[in-house]
Amino acid sequence: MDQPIIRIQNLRKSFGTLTVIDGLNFDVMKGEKLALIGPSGSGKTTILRILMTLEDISGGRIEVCGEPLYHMQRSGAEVPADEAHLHKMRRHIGMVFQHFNLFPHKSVLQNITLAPMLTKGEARAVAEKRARELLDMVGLSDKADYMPSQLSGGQKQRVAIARALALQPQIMLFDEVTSALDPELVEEVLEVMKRLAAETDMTMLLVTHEMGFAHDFADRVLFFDKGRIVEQGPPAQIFTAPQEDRTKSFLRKIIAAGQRV
Ligand SMILES: Nc1ncnc2c1ncn2[C@@H]1O[C@H](COP(=O)(O)OP(=O)(O)OP(=O)(O)O)[C@@H](O)[C@H]1O
Repeated sequence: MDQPIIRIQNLRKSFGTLTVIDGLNFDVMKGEKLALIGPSGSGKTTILRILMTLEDISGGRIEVCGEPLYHMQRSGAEVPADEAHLHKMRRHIGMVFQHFNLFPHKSVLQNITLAPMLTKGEARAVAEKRARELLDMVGLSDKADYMPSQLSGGQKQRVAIARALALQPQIMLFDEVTSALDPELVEEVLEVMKRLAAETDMTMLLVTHEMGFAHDFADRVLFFDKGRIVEQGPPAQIFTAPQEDRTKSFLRKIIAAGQRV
């Protein structure tokens, strides 16, 4: 039987006295496309940041590709593993952020080749060949020599996607990748992601406030509230026949605000 590529068991995360994730359990299977939805502050971004090892955890266990992300201390507390282990584990995962975080003084091509050359010691010719293929995939093959400041927000975000893919991760995390974009630029980014979802067997986790996109993109939707999963299932079930009152009222508000679900 297939093993989960991500396994989250009894995960807890607090910031000081604020508990943000409270005993969370879920598995993600290889190739699965998962959408994490829920009210603001429910802990969705924190989960992605923990998987990316940008946040430590307060308790529980996470496995990525069959290995623990964190090592257990003798005291029983989970702590970040040593840098070498983290470095290895980070290679499994790529992340695209709300604010593109491109290097402003590097060209589009350099933005994409930098990490493979520096962290994997890839030869420039190899890194550039793949970067050009990825630019082609995101529809920006004519922008390789542009600087980020010469691009629109949608183009910047497509470069950010290409950059994350350049390290050939098994898992991609997308954190509200369209919420900083002008509305007319949203669609071009969503199109790239839909294509990626349809054409690759990469495992993808998406945090989004765009319910229509979550509907079209995901195999499974997790609805979060207060750091816990309230309800989960295929999009058709969550969006058209939710079972839990909290899911129903969340979706009612979204629809009242004029969104497609
Ligand atoms: N570094 C931090 N220090 C203190 N509190 C934090 C920190 N990061 C997140 N939080 C708090 O944790 C809670 C969950 O935040 P998170 O960003 O994960 O929620 P979210 O569901 O992604 O929300 P949104 O949909 O608005 O992005 C919020 O109350 C937030 O203020």
